[in-house]
Amino acid sequence: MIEVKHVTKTFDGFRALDGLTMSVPDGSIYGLVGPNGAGKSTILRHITGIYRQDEGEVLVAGEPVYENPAVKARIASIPDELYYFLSASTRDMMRLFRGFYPRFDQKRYEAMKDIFTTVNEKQPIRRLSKGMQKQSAFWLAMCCRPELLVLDEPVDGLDPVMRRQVWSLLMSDVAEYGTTVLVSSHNLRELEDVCDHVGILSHGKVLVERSLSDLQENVVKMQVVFQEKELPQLPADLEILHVSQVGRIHTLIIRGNATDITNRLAVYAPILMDALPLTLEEIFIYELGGEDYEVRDIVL
Ligand SMILES: Nc1ncnc2c1ncn2[C@@H]1O[C@H](COP(=O)(O)OP(=O)(O)OP(=O)(O)O)[C@@H](O)[C@H]1O
Repeated sequence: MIEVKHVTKTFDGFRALDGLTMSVPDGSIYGLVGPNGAGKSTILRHITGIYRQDEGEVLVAGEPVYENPAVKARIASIPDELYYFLSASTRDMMRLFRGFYPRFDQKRYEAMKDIFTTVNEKQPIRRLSKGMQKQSAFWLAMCCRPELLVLDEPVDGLDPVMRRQVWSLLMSDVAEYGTTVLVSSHNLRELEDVCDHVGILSHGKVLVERSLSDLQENVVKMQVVFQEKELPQLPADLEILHVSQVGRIHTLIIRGNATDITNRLAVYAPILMDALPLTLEEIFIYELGGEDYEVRDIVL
C-alpha cells in the first residue's frame, strides 16, 4: 500500500529525513516507533501529501501522493496537531468530508453517535476538550471508509476505555474492509496488541522493519533448571543473546525457533524446561540492542 524509497527532507539545513525507506503491506496495521524528533510526523506528512520530499519517492497504491487528489481521497489521517476551521463542528466537518471522500458512510456517522456519546456534534470542535477532539477526529476518519488510515499518536489524550474502543474499531475495519493502518506511537506495549508490522525510526531513517510474526518466531525465552546448579557448556553455535539466573532457574534468550531450541536443550536432560514468548519490548532490547544502542533508548 505504501512504498517510501530513499526519502530525504531538509528544513533550514537540518536533515529531518535521511534516505528513509519503508514498506507498508496492504491490509496491515503498521506501527512506527522512535524517539522524539526521529522524523515520525515528518514522514507521515509526506505519506499524506502535505510535504513534498527533497529526494526519493513516496507512493501510495503505486502513485505519488503530493498534489494528487485522487490518491488523497483514498487516505484519511489524524495528524498530531488537529486542525479545524474556526467554529466548525463535527457535523460541519462531516459535510465537508462527505463531499471529498467518495466512500463516506453517512449511516455509520449516525450510528457512531452511540460510541462517541460525550462529543456534541454541533459544538465547535475547537471548544471540545483535547480528548474529545481526538474522538471527533476518529469519528470522522472512520466514516470516510479510507483504504489507508494514517494516525499520528492517535490515542494520546484518550481515556483507557476510549483507547480500547478505538483500537477495537480500527481492528474490525482492518478485518472487514482490509483497511491499511499506519500508526505512530511511543507505546510499544500498546502497539504489540494491535500491530502486525513494526518499523523503528531513528535520525530520519528506518533502522528495522519487520513483521511481528517474524520477530516472534525468531527468538525465544527459555526457563530451564538443569541437574547441576551451574549452566552446562552449551554448543557454541547456539545464539544466546542473554543469560540470567535466579536460584536454580536459568533464563536464556536464544535466537531461533522454540521447537528447535527445546530439542537442543533436551539433550542436557533438564529437570524443568519452558519456552516462553517474548514481548515486543524484550525482542527489540535483546535482538537489536547490540546493533544500535539507540534501539534501547527507544524501547526502554
Ligand atoms: N516544519 C519544520 N521546520 C523545521 N524543522 C522541522 C519541521 N518539522 C520537523 N522538523 C524537525 O525535524 C525533526 C523530526 O521531527 P518530527 O516531528 O518528524 O519528529 P517525531 O519523530 O514525530 O517526534 P515526536 O515523537 O517528538 O513527535 C525534528 O528535529 C524537528 O525539529
